[in-house]
Amino acid sequence: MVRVQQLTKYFGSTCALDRVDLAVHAGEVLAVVGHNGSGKSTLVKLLAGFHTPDGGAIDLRGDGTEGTELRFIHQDLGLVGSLSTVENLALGSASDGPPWRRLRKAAERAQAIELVAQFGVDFDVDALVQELSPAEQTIVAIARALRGWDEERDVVLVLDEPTAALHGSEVDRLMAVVRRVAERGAGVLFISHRLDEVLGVADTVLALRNGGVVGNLPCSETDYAGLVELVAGGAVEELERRTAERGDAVLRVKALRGNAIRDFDVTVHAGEIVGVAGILGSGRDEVCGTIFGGRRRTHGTVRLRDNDLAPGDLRQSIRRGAAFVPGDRHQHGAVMTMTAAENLESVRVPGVQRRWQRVRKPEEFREVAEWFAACGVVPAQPEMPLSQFSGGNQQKVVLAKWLRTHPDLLLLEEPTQGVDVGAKSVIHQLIVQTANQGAAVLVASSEAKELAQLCDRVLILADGVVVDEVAGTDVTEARILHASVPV
Ligand SMILES: Nc1ncnc2c1ncn2[C@@H]1O[C@H](COP(=O)(O)OP(=O)(O)OP(=O)(O)O)[C@@H](O)[C@H]1O
Repeated sequence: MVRVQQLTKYFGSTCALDRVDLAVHAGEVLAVVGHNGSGKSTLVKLLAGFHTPDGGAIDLRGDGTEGTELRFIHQDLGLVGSLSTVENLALGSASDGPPWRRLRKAAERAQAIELVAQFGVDFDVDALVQELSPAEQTIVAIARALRGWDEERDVVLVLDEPTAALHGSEVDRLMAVVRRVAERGAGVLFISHRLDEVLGVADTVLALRNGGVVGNLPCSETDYAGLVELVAGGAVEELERRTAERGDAVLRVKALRGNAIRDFDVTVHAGEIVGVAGILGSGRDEVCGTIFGGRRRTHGTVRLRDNDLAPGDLRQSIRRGAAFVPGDRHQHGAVMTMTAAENLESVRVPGVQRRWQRVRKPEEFREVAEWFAACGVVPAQPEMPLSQFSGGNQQKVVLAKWLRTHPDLLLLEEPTQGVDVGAKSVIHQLIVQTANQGAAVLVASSEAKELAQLCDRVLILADGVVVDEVAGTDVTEARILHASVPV
């Protein structure tokens, strides 16, 4: 359906895509994997026509008479949260329906139910999209992308990391939808860093490294270790289970209440890493921001060592030794139009940065370069705008910004989102190192595997309260997943 030949793209002197060949066939799910900055998003943007290639060709003739249509689901799904599924699906096609408003509305509703039902899922099509789970939102986006598609037409669905923030059970649900789309005869090109999910859903895997193809093979001919090797260029070090001594209590949270949090208590000690798990809407994504002060706190106390943190006072939280990596780097984690170095230095580190500095001193350049190296940010160009880094590398800059403050309290939300398997292990090491140096770490993640690797104990949230806690040898992926999913 799609044949890409010798596709090449340069940004200045950076070769983002280097003579890439690939083909997507009807009924096939092709997964594209690769390290951060390997060229995956550039490939998608070339297919979408957002960038023009510097070489090579994209052939969309397919087998049909009209050629292949490409339909895209980007990471930002592009849905209107304040409208319902019916309204989102009807956007842009209003003129197709009957002329009378009421009849048209009924037709649109019936069409939405049919569109969603064909994916074997069932949810309220009248609910506002912002109230749906992320998996359901992604399904709405897929339904919209495939609107008007019949099996006569050649269609390839392109998904750029659709599962980045999904919990285990939601990933399974979405993967079933992706398979169903392929079974109905569409081609699917699917980008993901979650290698186990790639093996579960894809027929073929294409691996990129530094813009070039380093592997193109059926999934049946590889396994998890093989994919890690292709992405990271070697085996990835297992994180050693920590045996750090637990120190004094650093963070004491009592009766915390916020938007989705109804009642949350936690004490985190120096050297301890505590996880927060739960499905979406459980309050998992709000705990860290509410403690830090970036989210509304309506009740409760937060004490960091001997000081209270006032609600909403971010400067005070930072001054008293708290650091917060938010889940949404575009909105809250970074300023994309600033350079990577400016982002890194946007939280002042006493003794390293002067308050009103304009020109960096040589030692300050060195310090920035050291953090780039420690977190594996590529390209090593601190003066490049952050928007020009790949997603995973942007995430590393946001983490580095906070790690360099040597915080007493490190609050992390989805710390390794969009980060490749090799870099993830480096970041996990850095988090453990920060705890070993005496910080208290609270980490909220949708990935049970990540929590199992990092945490000494994990709190399970449901409906804004802690409903379970796993500790010691019980901190395993299976146990966390089991405890998180409501029965
Ligand atoms: N607009 C741009 N200007 C300059 N360089 C860019 C631009 N967009 C991408 N690049 C560079 O192209 C290379 C490939 O980036 P791309 O976003 O395609 O990587 P990726 O494989 O999608 O990475 P990730 O897994 O982190 O999302 C990177 O070195 C990146 O910095």
